[in-house]
Amino acid sequence: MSVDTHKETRQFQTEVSQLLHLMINALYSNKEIFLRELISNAADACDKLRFEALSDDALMEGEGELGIQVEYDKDTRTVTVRDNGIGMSRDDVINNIGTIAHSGTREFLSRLTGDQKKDAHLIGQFGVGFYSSFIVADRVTLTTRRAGMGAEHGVRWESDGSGEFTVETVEKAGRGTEVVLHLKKDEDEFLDEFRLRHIITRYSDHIPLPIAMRKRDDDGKALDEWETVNRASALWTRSKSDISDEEYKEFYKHVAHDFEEPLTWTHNRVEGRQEYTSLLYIPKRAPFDLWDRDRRHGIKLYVQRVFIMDDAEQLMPTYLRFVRGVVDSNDLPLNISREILQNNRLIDGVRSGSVKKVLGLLEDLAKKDPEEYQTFWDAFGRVLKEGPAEDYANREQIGRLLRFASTHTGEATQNVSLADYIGRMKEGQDTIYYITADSHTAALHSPHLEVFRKRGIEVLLLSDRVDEWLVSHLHEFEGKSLKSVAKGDLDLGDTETEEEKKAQQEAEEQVKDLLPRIQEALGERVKEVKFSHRLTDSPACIVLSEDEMALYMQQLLKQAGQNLPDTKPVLEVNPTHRLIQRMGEETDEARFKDWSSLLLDQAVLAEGGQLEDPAGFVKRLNTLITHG
Ligand SMILES: Nc1ncnc2c1ncn2[C@@H]1O[C@H](COP(=O)(O)OP(=O)(O)OP(=O)(O)O)[C@@H](O)[C@H]1O
Repeated sequence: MSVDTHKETRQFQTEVSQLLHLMINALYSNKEIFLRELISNAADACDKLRFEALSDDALMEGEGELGIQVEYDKDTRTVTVRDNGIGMSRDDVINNIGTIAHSGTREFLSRLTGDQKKDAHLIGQFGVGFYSSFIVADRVTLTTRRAGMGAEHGVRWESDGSGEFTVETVEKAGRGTEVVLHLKKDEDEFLDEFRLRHIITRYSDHIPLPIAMRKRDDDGKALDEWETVNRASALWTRSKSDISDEEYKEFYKHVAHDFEEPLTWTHNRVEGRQEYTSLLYIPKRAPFDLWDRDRRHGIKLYVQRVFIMDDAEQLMPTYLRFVRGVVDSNDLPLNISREILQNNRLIDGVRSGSVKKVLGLLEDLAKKDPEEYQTFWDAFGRVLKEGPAEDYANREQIGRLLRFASTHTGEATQNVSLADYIGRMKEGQDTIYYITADSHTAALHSPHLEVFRKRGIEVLLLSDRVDEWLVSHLHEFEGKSLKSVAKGDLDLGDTETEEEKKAQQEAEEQVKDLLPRIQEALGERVKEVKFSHRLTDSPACIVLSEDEMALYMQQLLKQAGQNLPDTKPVLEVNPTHRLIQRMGEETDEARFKDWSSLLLDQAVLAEGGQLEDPAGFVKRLNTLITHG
C-alpha cells in the first residue's frame, strides 16, 4: 500500500484560533498546567492501548511496558512529553488536533467576557487539553504513530498556534506520541530539573503509569538512563489514610478533565459477594456540556486496574450524570464490552451500590455544609430533580436532597427542603403545597397563592422545566402528600374562620345568578364555572384537574409538536371582587359576553397559557375600558 506522505498546511477551525488566543491570556498565571494536560493525554493514550491490546496483543508490538517520559533540553530550549500509548493515524491527528469536537463551542466563546479571572474559570470548565501547550510554547511539534501500523505511518503535526498547522507523514519507529514544545522567549523556567519534577509530583503523582525523567550526572548532563519521578500507583487502590486531599483533588482534575477542584468525593472498597473500588466525585460546577446527551467523561471503568472505558453510563443513572470518577471491578471479565455491560448482574450491583454512596455523600454534605450543598444544588439541582422519576426505589432519599424556592422568602434561590417546609406547616395542615409556572415571577404572582398568603400557608414555587415531571412522580414525602394549588379542589381544612365563611356566603348570595350566565356566555370553552375560595385580589382563575398538565407545559409540548387532547378548564370566580359584582349588574347580554371572555382570557394569561384569539382579547379589553 502506498503511503500518502505529502505535507499539507491546514487552517485551524475558527473556534480553535479564537480559543487559543483567549486561553493563552486567561491561563497565563497558571501556565504550568500545560504539563498536567499533556501527561493526562499521554496516560489516557496508554490506557486505551492497554485495553485494545486485550483483544489484539499485536498492538503492543512486543513492548509491553507502558510509560511516559518528560525531558528538557537547554540547548534547543524544548520540553518533550512522550508516551508509548495508542498513538494517532494521520486522520486521527487531523480530526483531534486542530478542531474542537465540543458541541456548543460557539456559544461558549460568546460567553467569554475578556475579564481574565472569569474567563479562566470558563475555559477551565470547557477543557483546555493539548492547546494549553501554546501558553508556554511558540511552536509545538507532535509526532505520533498509531499502534499496530508500520513505522512508515508516523505523522508529524506542527504549528505556531497562530492559525495554521502542517501535517506530514514521517517514519516513526516506536508507537505512541511525542510532543515537543519549543518554549517562548521568557519561559526558561521550564528548562529546570527541579521545576519539572515539582510540577509532575504536584499534578500527576497519582497517574498509575511511570512518568520518567533522565538521570543526570554531577554536571547536570543528561544520561541515557531514566528514573521514575511519580508514585505511579493507581490512586484508588491505595488506602484512604494514605491519600492526601491534595492528591484526591489532582486525581479528580485528571479523570474529570476539570480545571477546578471537586466539591467532595467518596472513596470505597467493597468486599464480600462482589469486589470493587469506587472513587466518585461531585464537581463544583456544571460542565459546559452537562445538557448535551453525547457528553463524555463520566465514570471510567477499570477491571483489575486495566482501563476498560470512559463514560460507562451503565454505572450511573442519568440523573446522576454529573458524577465523575472511577470504578475498578475485580469480578468483571477483562474482555467486557458495552453490550455486555447493559445486562450484567454485577454491573447492576455496582451501580446500585454507587448510587447509594453518591446519595449518602450528598446527604452528608447537605447536613454538614449547607453552603457547599447550595453550590451543588445551584449547579446540578435541575438534574437531580429527574431522580424520583428515574429511580423510584430511592425517591425518599432523593426527596431529602431536593431544594425549592418558596413563598417563605419569595426569593428565586432554591434553598428550602421538604423537611424545612414540613417543619413550618400550620397546625392541621397535612399537605405540601406547590405551584408550577414557567418562571419564578409567574409562580410568585400567581392568583392561586392569594388565599395561601392570607392564611399564612407556605407554598413551594416551582419554575424549572423539569418540575412538572418531578411532581408527577413524587406524590408524597414523609407521609405528607404533595399537591398543586392550581389543580383540583382546594380543601384548606378548618383554616377558614367562621367570619370569613359568612362573608363569602353573603358575597356569593349577592351574585348567585352569575354562574349560569357566565357558563352560558363561555359555552364550550370551560368545563364549569364555580365560585372560588382561593382568591382575594384577583377576579378569576383557572383550575385544572389533578391529572392535567399546567397550561404553560401544555403550551410547550404543543410547540414541540406533540398532540395533546384539548383540556377544558374550570373557571373559578371571586364573588367578592368588584369586577364580578359589576358583571352582576350588567344587563346588556353582548357586553356581558365580552366581560366573560375577558375574565377567562386573563385567567389563562395569568397561568402562562396562550390565547386562541389574542387580537379579540385586546379588542374586547379596549372596548370595555372605553365604554365599560
Ligand atoms: N498523547 C496522545 N496520544 C494519543 N491521542 C492523543 C494524545 N493527545 C491527544 N490525543 C487525542 O487528541 C484529542 C484531543 O486532545 P485534547 O487534549 O485537546 O482534548 P481532550 O483530552 O480530549 O479533552 P479535554 O479538552 O477535556 O482535555 C484527545 O481526545 C485524543 O483523542
